[in-house]
Amino acid sequence: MKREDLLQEVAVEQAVGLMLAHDLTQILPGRFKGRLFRKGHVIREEDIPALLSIGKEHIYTMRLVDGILHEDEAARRMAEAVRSPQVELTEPHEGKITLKSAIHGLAVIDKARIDAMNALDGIVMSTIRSHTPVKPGQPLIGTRVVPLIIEEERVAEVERIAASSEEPVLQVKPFRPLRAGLITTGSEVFKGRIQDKFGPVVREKLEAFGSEIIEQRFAPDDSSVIIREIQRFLHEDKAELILLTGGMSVDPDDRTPGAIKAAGTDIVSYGTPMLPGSMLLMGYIEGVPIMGLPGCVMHDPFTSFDVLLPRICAGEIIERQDITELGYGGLLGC
Ligand SMILES: Nc1nc2c(c(=O)[nH]1)N[C@H]1C(S)=C(S)[C@@H](COP(=O)(O)OP(=O)(O)OC[C@H]3O[C@@H](n4cnc5c(N)ncnc54)[C@H](O)[C@@H]3O)O[C@H]1N2
Ligand code: MOO
Repeated sequence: MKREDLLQEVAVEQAVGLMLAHDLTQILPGRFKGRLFRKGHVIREEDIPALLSIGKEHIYTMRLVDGILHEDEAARRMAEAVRSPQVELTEPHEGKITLKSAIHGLAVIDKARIDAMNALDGIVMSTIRSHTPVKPGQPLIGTRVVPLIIEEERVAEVERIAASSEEPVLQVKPFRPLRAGLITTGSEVFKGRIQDKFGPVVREKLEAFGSEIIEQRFAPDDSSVIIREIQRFLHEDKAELILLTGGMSVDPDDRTPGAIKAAGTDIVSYGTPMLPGSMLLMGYIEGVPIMGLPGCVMHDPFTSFDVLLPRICAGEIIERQDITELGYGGLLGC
């Protein structure tokens, strides 16, 4: 069935009493961009000047047949195909449906399946980046088809791609409240030569995801003290996340990475290919995530810590591959 058979072009002056086949958009630069007429609107005599003013001398009326979908229906099926329970759908608007988060959490989107969908002609599946922290109401995906009507088979292919794995294409993982122990190393802080500036920054970053610092303890640049404090947080306080600050680079007094390793940590990576945040250490000790935070976390607003922390709070296990992938696009400053 050809497009011309399904869509009938009618001059607006002859269209009174006929139904619009799609939303009609008006753009007044700097003032308005939006829907002037809704799909399904029955044209009235008084609409004709408005239609002409947005450049519409003809409109489409439509006859739908089996095997062909209107853009609104196509968008609805595509949105349903990728959604999960933590996601809300808007109504179609100019043929587009937006999927929004229903919760505060981490948006996780399967790039491989999104790429496969967008490789199909006429399919638009536009997403935010995976592993972004999101708030309720925040848009995650906008979807539509490019033509006004489309073969149902194309949309069915999107549905098949979505169903090719059990994991949803789009999910929002809620943040779990973690009880974190913070060990601030550095003899200059321990001995009171300077005031600690790390604690408040780390505390604020954790609280943004609903977690808390149960206690901040101070240690000099002495491995045995640092190891002892790690063990105390692990076994006495049952901390669910252990963070260490300072002493992460190359000076002889930088004892933190060695102490984290000697405490029995399985190191995922010492170093991340991201700037700032290149000297960060990620590991697990008896299954508890443990991180060494370099000095830049104290003063740079966005480092590798800000990428990894929300993932940990959302319950993800960080693997070597996750660290490797931080390099491409990871030069943010420094
Ligand atoms: N030759 C190299 N130099 C540096 C490298 C490197 O690879 N080779 N890496 C750089 C990067 S990246 C970072 S980040 C920094 C800092 O690393 P550290 O984690 O070892 O930081 P520190 O040496 O312990 O301290 C740096 C600076 O910050 C002050 N500080 C530390 N903790 C606190 C605190 N709790 N409150 C206030 N101020 C604090 C400390 O006194 C120092 O002045 O290394 C680069 N250099
Ligand atoms: O670790 Mo530094 O942490 O890249 O500025």
